[in-house]
Order: sequence, then C-alpha cells, then structure tokens
Amino acid sequence: MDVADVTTKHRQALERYRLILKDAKKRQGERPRDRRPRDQAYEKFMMHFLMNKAQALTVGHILIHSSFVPPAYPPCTTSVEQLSRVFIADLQLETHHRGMYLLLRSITPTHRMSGVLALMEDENEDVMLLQLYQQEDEDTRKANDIVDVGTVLLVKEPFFRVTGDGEYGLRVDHLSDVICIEDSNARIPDKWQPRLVEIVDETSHSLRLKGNKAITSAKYREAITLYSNALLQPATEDEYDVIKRNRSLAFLKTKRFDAALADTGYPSFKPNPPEKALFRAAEALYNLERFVECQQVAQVLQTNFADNEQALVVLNRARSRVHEQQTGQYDFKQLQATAKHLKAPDLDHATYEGPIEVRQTNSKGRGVFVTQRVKAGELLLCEKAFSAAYPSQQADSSSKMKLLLNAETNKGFQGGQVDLIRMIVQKLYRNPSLAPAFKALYHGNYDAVTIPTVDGQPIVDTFLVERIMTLNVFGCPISSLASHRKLTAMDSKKEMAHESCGVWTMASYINHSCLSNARRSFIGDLMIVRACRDLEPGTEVLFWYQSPFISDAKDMEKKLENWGFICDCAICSDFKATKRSVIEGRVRLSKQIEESFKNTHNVQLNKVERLLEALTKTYRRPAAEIPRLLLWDSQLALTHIYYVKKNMSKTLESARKVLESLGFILTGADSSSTRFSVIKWGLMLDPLVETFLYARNAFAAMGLDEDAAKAEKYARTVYLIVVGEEETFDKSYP
Ligand SMILES: C[S@@+](CC[C@H](N)C(=O)[O-])C[C@H]1O[C@@H](n2cnc3c(N)ncnc32)[C@H](O)[C@@H]1O
Repeated sequence: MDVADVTTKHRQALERYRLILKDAKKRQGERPRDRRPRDQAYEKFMMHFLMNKAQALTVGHILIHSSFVPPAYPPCTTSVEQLSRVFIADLQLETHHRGMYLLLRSITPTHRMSGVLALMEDENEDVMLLQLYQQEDEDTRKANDIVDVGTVLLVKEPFFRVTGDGEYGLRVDHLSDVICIEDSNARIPDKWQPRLVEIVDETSHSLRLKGNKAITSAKYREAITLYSNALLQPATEDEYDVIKRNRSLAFLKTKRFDAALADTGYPSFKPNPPEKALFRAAEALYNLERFVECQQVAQVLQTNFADNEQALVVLNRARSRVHEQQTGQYDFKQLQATAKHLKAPDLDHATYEGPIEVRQTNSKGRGVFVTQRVKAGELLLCEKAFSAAYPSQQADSSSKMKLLLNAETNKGFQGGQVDLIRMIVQKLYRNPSLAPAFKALYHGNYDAVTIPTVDGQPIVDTFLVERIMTLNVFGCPISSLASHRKLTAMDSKKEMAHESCGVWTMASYINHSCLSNARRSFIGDLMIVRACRDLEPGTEVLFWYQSPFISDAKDMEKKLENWGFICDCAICSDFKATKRSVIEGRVRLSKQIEESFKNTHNVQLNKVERLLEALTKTYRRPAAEIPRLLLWDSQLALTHIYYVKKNMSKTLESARKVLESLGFILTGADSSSTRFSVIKWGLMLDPLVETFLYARNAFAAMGLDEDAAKAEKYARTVYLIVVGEEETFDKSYP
C-alpha cells in the first residue's frame, strides 16, 4: 500500500533468475562432481571477502546486495535427535535433505552480503559455502559474532543448491534450521576438539560469576549461555532465583522480552518479590506492549520500594501508555517534534483502538467496522507499528542498497522492505508471544507449518513472513505533516509512494475501496486512521491501498494486482461501464487543460473554463455518486489563479467545483444567505485544506464571516484527517 514498486524496474533480473531456476531444476538430485577443492574454494571466498571489504571502504561506493528468494520451503519441524547425519559429498543439488543434518565448522572469517556467508568444512574436510539469511543486522550483532573461524554449526535438513553465480552453496532461510554447537557439546568430533583443553570444574557459582562479568562487558549472549549452564548445576532455590534474575537482564538487553519476563517469576512472583525482579518484569511487559499489566507491576514496585525514584518513573510511564490506550488522547504536537528528530522514529507510545471491530465481510474476508456513529475527522485507530523500516535505518550502512527478488511470486523488494522481513523474523523469533497477532494476518493460500517450536527454539517460517508482508505492508512517510507541507509547496498535487514501510496489525484488516471513508496518516511509526466521512454504526471502514487517481479501470487492476482482487467500487464499476472512446476523450481533454496551464503568465482562463466544462460533460453520473477524478486538479489550479487575481466570487465558485468534483455535497457555497455547510463529504485529499481556505478567504472578502469561519473549520478537519492531528495547523497555515 503506497510502497515504491521495484518489481517493474527489475523485471529483467527476475526473468534471468527464472531461467537460472529452470536450469538448476534440471540438475535436481545430482551429486556435482565439479565442487571446488578446498584450497581453491578458500582462495575464491577470501578474494571476494577482501574485495567486498575494500569496496565498502571506498567513499561514495554504493554496494548493491541483491538476492533471489528461492521457491518457498517449510522450516524443519523435526528435533535434531531424530535426524541422521549427512556429509557434504552426499548432498544432492536442488534438494532439501529432509530427515538429515550436517555438522559444519567455519574455516573463514564471515562475509556479510544480503546474508551472512562463510566457507564451512565437514569432518571429511570437504568444503561448502554456507549462506545464512534473516540473521541480526550488523548494528545489532557483528557477523563474526554469529559465525567465526572455528564456529561449529548444525544445519538441519540442509538445502543444497546452485547459487546465482553458477556455483554451489547451502542456503538457510529459517533461523531455527541452524544451531550453534558449543565447544563442550558431545557432538563435536574429536578431531575438532581444541588440542589443549583447560579442565575446569565449573560450579553454578563460578558460571554465575562469569555470566556477571560477561554482562559487565556487554556480552549479553555469552552471559545468557553462562547463566543457562549455571542453572544446570546444583544450587539452592535462592541461588537459582538470582541467576534467573541476572539472566533476565541479559534477555532484556537482547530484546528477548518473553524470556526476560519468564525469568522474573511473573505472573506468580514469590512473596516479597525483590526490586530487580519487579523492575525487569515491568520492563519486559512494557516492551511487549502489555501496558495494563506493566502498570500493575510498577504499582507494586512503587509501593514496596517508594524510596527508589526510578520506580515512580516506571509507573508514570506505564500510566501514560495506559491512558493513551484507553482514551486515544495523545500529545500530538510533542509526537511531531519527536518524530522530526528521529531518522527511524520508533515512538514510545501505545496503540488506541477506537470504536471499531474486526468482523467477517460478505466478499472480502475479514474487515473493520465502526461500532458507533462517528463524525468526519474522528479517530478510529492510532496504531504503533508492529515493525517499521526506514531507508536511513538500512542496516550496516546507509550507502548499501538491498534488493530481494522473488521469482515465484514475481515480486521485488528494496531497501526498507528487505530489512522489514528480517526485522519481523527476528522479532517473532525472540518473542514468540507476539507471533499469533502477526500470523493471523491475511496470507492468501500460503500453507504455513503449525508446529510452534522445535529443539526448544521457536519456528518462524521466513516465507510466511514474506507472504504476510507482501499482502499487508504499508508505505509510509516519516510524518504525513512533512509530506503534506512538501505536497502543498509543489506544483503537482499527486500523492507519492514511499520507501519507508511497515506492518500495522490492526490496520491490516481494513479493506480497500477507491471510494474510501477513512484515511491513514503517519507520525513516525504511529499510523493514525480517521474517518473522512460521517459514518453510521456497522459501516465497513475502507481506505485506498493505492490512490485511485487513474484514468482507466485497467490501471487500478494493475495497481491492485499484488493483492489478488479486483475493486468493484462505484468508481471502478463506472469506468467499466464507460465507453473506451469517452475515456480516451477525457484523457485528451485533461492533457489539453494541463497544456493550457504551462504558460503561467498568460493562462487563457476562458479556454480553460471551456475545456473544464467539456471534461465535466464526459461524466454521466452525478459527482456525488462517482467522483470526477480528472477534474479537481485543474479546477484547483484555476481557483488559485482567480484568487491571485482577487476575483473572489470566481474563487468561491471554482473552490466549490473542486469539492463537488470529488463528491462533496455542499450548501451555501455562494454569496446567497444560505449558510455554508458540508452535507456529505467526498474523497479526501491534502489539497482540500487549501481549497477550503480559498473558500474562507472569499467568504471573508464578501463579508460573510460566519461562512468564512465554517470554511476554516472544514479546512482544519481536512488537515486533521490528512496530517493526523490539528495542533500544527496554525504553523502550517499561518
Ligand atoms: C490487508 S488484507 C485486508 C484484510 C483481509 N480482508 C483479511 O481477511 O485479513 C488484503 C486482502 O483483503 C482482500 N481485500 C481487500 N480489499 C478488497 C476488496 N475491495 N475486494 C475484495 N477483496 C479485498 C484481498 O484478499 C486482499 O489481498
């Protein structure tokens, strides 16, 4: 929805990949005889590694990391105990080795491209390239912390394939399909054991102390392993509690909030829970957006440890979120100010779900309905993103471009969208309690695995995430305020697609209509959905996925291709019922009008009026039923000219025509004694703020102050709907 489309741009690359896949398929089952010998493979890998490093250091060099998604395959759901071992020499091309696993050791440093790459050996000293996808980004975890020389990995049900450059490699798309094997693990073959083993009898206490030390040096993953091992050694109940509390901190630091919460003992704290347990439980609950529970824990914390000033801070923060969640009252001015200063605005606020509910529709699957009467401008939803990615946030460095092409679904993703898949996979993997809300989103006919965990790890199907993202992603500006101001300053008033994108789980249930009755706007990663008409209880909330300002129904079908449905709204139906010659005539007239505006110093107003009249006549049905999509833009340009010429009656008449062309029904939009009023709202667009302000100024010039005030009120309502809030109106329109 409003996401910049890269599929068309990369159609050739997709076609090329389709051919590679076709050729590779012919080799399915083959055990390749031309695998590179160890030394050669090592040399090639290291050469690429060093070249990539050098390029990354070259100022201004843009690295394009492109990657092709293989046909979707499910993650392994079998426990390691039930898998049998296989070796590199046994691997067959284009095959998922179901029921098997590989034990591999890295012989090179790690190379980060679109995935994490390393050259691995098996016990027979055969080597193979390993590509791990959806791993944490470089800013969160260095590639060599994931795999380094000597790291031993167990790859479950390995997928052996021909790579994009015609070589061979192992590809792991699902996080739970690879397990890092600790040095002490009995699976490590003798020949891989370090020659000098320091034999130390670790106790629970010594491991705990080592864990504490790791925490002090910010080595949180190491700390988690040490504490987990400490919990396997004999100790008293109290000692176990301390270890878990410490591990809870390490989990918080690595954003594993489910595990952090479980380690605090929540919800069944022992009597007199310690301060640290309460603090950590409150922190975990806050990050899981369970604000009511967080407030309850913080209340106990504040009551029991009143001397700790931090406890009150935690309590007040939770109270603010609960207030937002329950009332929909936000300090929007503050939100705008915060969002403005963040490159990736992950705003610390709660989701408010207003008078809406999700229900089954007759023909569009599930949809969102209003539960009570609402007025245009009313807040229906203010939702915090489940996950959002911004171009500046592209992992590793902003100069890197990521491209992901899926030949199966014929989709291309770029930058933020590629990051978004990884971010969601990581979030679900770390916090399985968040998975149901995400997995419940529409995913077409994708056949997802239902088993939630294996070998104690959550199963996150990367291809399900990709599919859900494709069908539910929203493009978003960093703030609609900034895009509104940009749009009003520009000549063309057409809306733009966005590079930033995200997933909002509640908003995802809203279906499309070109004749939308709601509109989304953004402040950072908060999506604000407001009614843009007056709605009766039980009305389905609809907004457009793609702006409907097209000249032909075919264009809309193309725009909605991704979602696999054809819009049957009144606008699209009317297009289909209109003769081709009429549609072509419209486009011709609209181009002629555009031409007439080109000579800005000498626009022939009579000619434009005549052409607009002719264009109006090409529409058969009343604009209140079928908005006239090709009219409003030129009519608004004309309004502006009349206004500059100080012809106020023409300004008002022209502003009225802009509104009416978009389906508004008005009274008193003239100098008569009938009071100015919107009887029915039409399509909602940013430039309508300006339109109502022209009307206000015209009314004021005619001495119709009451109508002028009403027109300004409507301008503010439009602003509220398109920007999300009204607080910045006076600054935007001084
Ligand atoms: C983001 S989901 C919207 C929620 C979805 N209806 C559900 O059940 O979860 C997008 C999908 O909803 C359906 N959809 C949305 N708008 C529609 C419309 N106007 N007509 C038919 N189907 C629509 C399509 O299947 C589309 O791929």
